[in-house]
Amino acid sequence: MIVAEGVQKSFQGRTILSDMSFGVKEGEIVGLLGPNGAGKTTTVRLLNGVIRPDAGTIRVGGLDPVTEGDPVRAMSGILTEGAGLYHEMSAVENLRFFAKLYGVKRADSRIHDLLRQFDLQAHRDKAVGQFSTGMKKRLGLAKALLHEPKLLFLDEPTNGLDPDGIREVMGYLKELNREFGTTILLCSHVLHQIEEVCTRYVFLDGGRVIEDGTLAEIEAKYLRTVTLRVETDLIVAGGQYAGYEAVRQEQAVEFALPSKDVIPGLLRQILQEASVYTAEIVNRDLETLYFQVRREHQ
Ligand SMILES: Nc1ncnc2c1ncn2[C@@H]1O[C@H](COP(=O)(O)OP(=O)(O)OP(=O)(O)O)[C@@H](O)[C@H]1O
Repeated sequence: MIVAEGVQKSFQGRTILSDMSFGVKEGEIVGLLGPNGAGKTTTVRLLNGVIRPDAGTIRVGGLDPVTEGDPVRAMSGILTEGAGLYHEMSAVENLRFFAKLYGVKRADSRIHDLLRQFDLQAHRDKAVGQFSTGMKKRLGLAKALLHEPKLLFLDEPTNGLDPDGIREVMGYLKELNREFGTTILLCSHVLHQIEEVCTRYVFLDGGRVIEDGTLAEIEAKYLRTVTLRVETDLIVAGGQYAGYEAVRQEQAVEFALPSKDVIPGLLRQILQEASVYTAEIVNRDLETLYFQVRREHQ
């Protein structure tokens, strides 16, 4: 669905992307990650044909966004930080306006369905300027989905949302992907939120992609020491147990292990002398791995 190869982009002589390559297959939900200024938004704008690359190749659905921008935008929906809504217009007026612009067929029933889906029916006639951040985000998503795009570009889709709003939006994205196979490219800083929805990650730093893979692939490559947190009444003396570093923390003991393979043996040994209530690897979440990847590519 997306192919970017050797993409370069500079603004006023400043190189933002020096050699960016990555791909997204149909039906994937890919998280595009990177620090502030890494070029995530720039990448989305390049893929959407809003700006053109200085060098390299980009294909979206087999099309070149530079020369075939209109068909690319017709097959893709985009949610940017500001959502691009008209604040003096009501929710329904905004959707009608964009439906006309996108040439949406049976627009009234589509708008009705989207307002219901995003729980905005009661606010349909209210000016968007009076909307809360969450409502604007939901309306922005409804706008992006008006023409039933096969591909969605989402720039910080959960920014400014409360926990309920985040859960709702994430749940909706998963559902959209499951039901219609919508491909999603999602930029975010809030890594624990996107871990629930993304099938793969692309790490952008220093103008290029420094890593690319599923969480399991990244874990296999970067998780050197496994931190296992065991809720147990085991007595630990001298910071060691069974030859591993072991630190007691209130109700749990944290073990530093060379690999996952030693966990069953360790737990069997603990169970011979104490109770075990829970055991969990605590350092293989996306955020921990993200910092590890960046450290190793500095
Ligand atoms: N039109 C432009 N003209 C000049 N500089 C620009 C333009 N667009 C982006 N930049 C610069 O390019 C760099 C990358 O910006 P971009 O918004 O793509 O980063 P980002 O990874 O999305 O960052 P953030 O996480 O802060 O949203 C920034 O330094 C930004 O100031």
